[in-house]
Amino acid sequence: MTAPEADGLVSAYAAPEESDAEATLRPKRLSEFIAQHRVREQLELLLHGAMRRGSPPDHILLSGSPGLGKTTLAMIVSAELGVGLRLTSGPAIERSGDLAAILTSLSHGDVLFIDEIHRMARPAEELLYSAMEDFRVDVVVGKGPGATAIPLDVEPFTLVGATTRAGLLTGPMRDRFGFVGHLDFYEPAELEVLLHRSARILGVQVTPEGATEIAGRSRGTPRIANRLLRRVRDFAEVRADGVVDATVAKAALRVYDVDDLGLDRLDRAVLVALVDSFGGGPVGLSTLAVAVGEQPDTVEEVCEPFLVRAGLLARTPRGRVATAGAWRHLGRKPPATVSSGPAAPDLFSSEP
Ligand SMILES: Nc1ncnc2c1ncn2[C@@H]1O[C@H](COP(=O)(O)OP(=O)(O)OP(=O)(O)O)[C@@H](O)[C@H]1O
Repeated sequence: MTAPEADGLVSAYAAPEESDAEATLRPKRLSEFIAQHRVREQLELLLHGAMRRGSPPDHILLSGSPGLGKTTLAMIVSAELGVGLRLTSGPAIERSGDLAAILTSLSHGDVLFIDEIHRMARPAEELLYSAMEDFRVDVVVGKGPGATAIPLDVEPFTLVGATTRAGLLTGPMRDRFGFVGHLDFYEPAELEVLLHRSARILGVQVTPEGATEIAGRSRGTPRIANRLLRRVRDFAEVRADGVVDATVAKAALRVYDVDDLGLDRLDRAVLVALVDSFGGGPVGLSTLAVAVGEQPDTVEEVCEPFLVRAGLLARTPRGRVATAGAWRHLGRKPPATVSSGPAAPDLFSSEP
């Protein structure tokens, strides 16, 4: 998925230049896909059932935050079924004709992956309904009273739709998926397993303590864990003996400005501004954004989701407020007016 401002090391969005690095680390089969046991088991049943019957499985909708493995799962679905895969995204399909061209070029059983499916234009979405249901599309030729609809057949296929915002999907669209899977944030222990797997592929030696150090700062997100591993590997090779242990991981992540909770410079700047300049809030988003020299969109879409999930910032009707956890994370004593908040943030539970 593309980011509003994809840059930081701990951004869950993919940077364009890291697609090769990501491809190297992508699991190819369901058995290699780490964690997400419920979705994995359900998918396994769906795929094996379809294979036994010799027909394509129902359409699959995958929801979850960026970087949790939706694209990877779509690729795995096509690999497990042994069929072709076409990749596109909602925003890339500007006209329904673009989608008709893709649909009519699919071979029998192919998987069509549409990322950010909630961002597809309405006419294209309507065309997709009949393709999903009846394997048929009506392509309208001409305009006004002379316009004619030409029906075209589409080979039976499986649509895998991915969305970070399941709530934005229209009812008719959601109803056409026979399987809906939600990907949760990963536990640190699961990310440690993932990091050891990635380290093996990259040929870098990582100690258990080194993996723990990186996993704890990865915001529950495989994409971030793999990215931090690549940066820590650089440090280990240039400034140490190549082995990623806890000391090396800590020193590397200090250089890259990623703190114990996985906050980067901008996240901390937001908290520092809230606490030091605005007495902990409430303060409006635009004022906060000006205080840290960023666009409101960047603060809202890049920083805040994690700060909220980490229990450090609250969005209230009167504005943004620093929680007691935020004061403590910055090493300050929370004022008595701030409720004490959760003892430790629960970073890894995510509800759709
Ligand atoms: N369960 C997993 N096991 C191993 N690696 C994983 C897992 N989930 C994700 N990854 C790795 O994390 C990276 C990001 O995954 P992926 O591109 O599938 O995320 P996504 O949910 O599609 O993100 P976006 O919403 O931004 O498109 C990939 O390199 C992938 O290999």
